[in-house]
Amino acid sequence: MSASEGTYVVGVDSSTQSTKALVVDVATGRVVASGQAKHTVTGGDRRESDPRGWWDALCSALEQCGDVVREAKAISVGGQQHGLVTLDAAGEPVRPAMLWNDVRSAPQTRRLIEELGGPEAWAERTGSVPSTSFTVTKWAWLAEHEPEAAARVAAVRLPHDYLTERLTGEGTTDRGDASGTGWWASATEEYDAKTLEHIGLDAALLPRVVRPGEAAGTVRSGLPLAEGVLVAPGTGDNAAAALGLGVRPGTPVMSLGTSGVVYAVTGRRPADPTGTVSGFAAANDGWLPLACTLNCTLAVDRMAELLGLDRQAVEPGSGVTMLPYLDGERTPALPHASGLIHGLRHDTTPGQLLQAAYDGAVHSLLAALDLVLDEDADRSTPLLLIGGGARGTAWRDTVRRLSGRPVQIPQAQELVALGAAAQAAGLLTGEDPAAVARRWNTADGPVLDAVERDDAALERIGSVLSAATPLLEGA
Ligand SMILES: Nc1ncnc2c1ncn2[C@@H]1O[C@H](COP(=O)(O)OP(=O)(O)O)[C@@H](O)[C@H]1O
Ligand SMILES: O=C(CO)[C@@H](O)[C@H](O)COP(=O)(O)O
Repeated sequence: MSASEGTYVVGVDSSTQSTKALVVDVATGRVVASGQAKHTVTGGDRRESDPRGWWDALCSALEQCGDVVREAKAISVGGQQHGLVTLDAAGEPVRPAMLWNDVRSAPQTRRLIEELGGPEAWAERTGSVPSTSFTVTKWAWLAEHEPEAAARVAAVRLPHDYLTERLTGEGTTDRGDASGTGWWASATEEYDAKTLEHIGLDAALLPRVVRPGEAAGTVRSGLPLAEGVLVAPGTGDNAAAALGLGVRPGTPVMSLGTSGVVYAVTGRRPADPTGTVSGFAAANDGWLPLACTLNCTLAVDRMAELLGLDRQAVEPGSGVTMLPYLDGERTPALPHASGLIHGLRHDTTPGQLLQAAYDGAVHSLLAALDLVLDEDADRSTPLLLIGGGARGTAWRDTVRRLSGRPVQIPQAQELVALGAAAQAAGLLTGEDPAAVARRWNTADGPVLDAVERDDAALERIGSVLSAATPLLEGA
């Protein structure tokens, strides 16, 4: 069923730092209105946000879109993955949500991997070996450290689930985001009863998993959208971006945001026992093998601030190495790590130090790039570079120099929100959302030619990481 121009949908990206909302024309993919509102994330030894702040940011972003938002016929929400949202019987948050980049559950992570069969069993059951990002480890932390709060929990949601439920009044999720919990078995596509029993979480507290192509519900009255508007299942932000790019198997994607991410889509269910690649489900069908780092744009921006430099003021050509693990690190799995500099000399310049921060952040991602691609993937296919960092020349040049691959920069921005919009459009037209995105030509953009890969820098960074790992494990 096609849609005439002037039929609109809303796509939302509720990510770590902010909410972005787009009003998109179903027929053409043209963004006719947009809005953005920042989130508050706690600092120090924790990374938490109040889910009600996400809702307020969503309402603000929708209001910024103007009256056209009330003409929308469907909406979908993409959200930061993994966050533990705990609601009481009245639907109010019991406590702030523990986010994907909160590493306090490191002890629970190690314990759960050991107690439930080891890395191989976890990878075969869920597609992933859990890291501190996974919701299952956060629930275990809550049960151990805040049992009174855990006892008050009447519903457990992911960030995108919480916002979708505020729209519809129903507790739903999707396979894509569910696959990042650690209690959804990708082998059976069901919640895993043994895991839930082991962590003391009643399956009744979990949302219904809505199948791709189905509606999660309709918009309730009294909201910034018209009552009765269709609400799509939504999904995690990376699965939404994959929809937004209409990416096909064999095309690697690197996202440079609060998290650094590399992924591809495949028809083969991933199960990496090393834990480097998380075997997530795609939001339509198939799978989304993905590697994620905790230290990406925020870490590099912090180094630029410390050095008193603009984020683009890099100078190449030095032997200094930086592992910018300011938040601990997930890939490689060093949750207690901190930042490390090696090879600093009198003649090292601030610009060279800043370039070293970019190199260290990109090195972690490129180490996983080949692992997320099928073995028969064409290694000359341009790497799609997205996220806020993709707007920066220093990021673009660093990715080209350390990957040795051509890099394509989609002109479309906010691909998570575009992917959510494509999912909403698919509810109206019956199309696969990835096909909608391809019809919108969302991946179109300039291709930056490959340059000779800087193998010397890659080897230097790898050597420093190997030598420093014992130090970083206990840092
Ligand atoms: N022009 C730019 N050059 C380099 N980095 C940028 C630019 N614009 C935004 N960024 C980076 O993008 C980040 C936000 O990216 P985004 O993908 O929106 O984050 P998230 O989705 O994780 O909230 C900021 O932390 C900032 O460092
Ligand atoms: O944890 C992951 C993926 O496993 C992160 O990608 C989060 O989903 C946060 O995303 P951004 O806020 O960086 O977009």
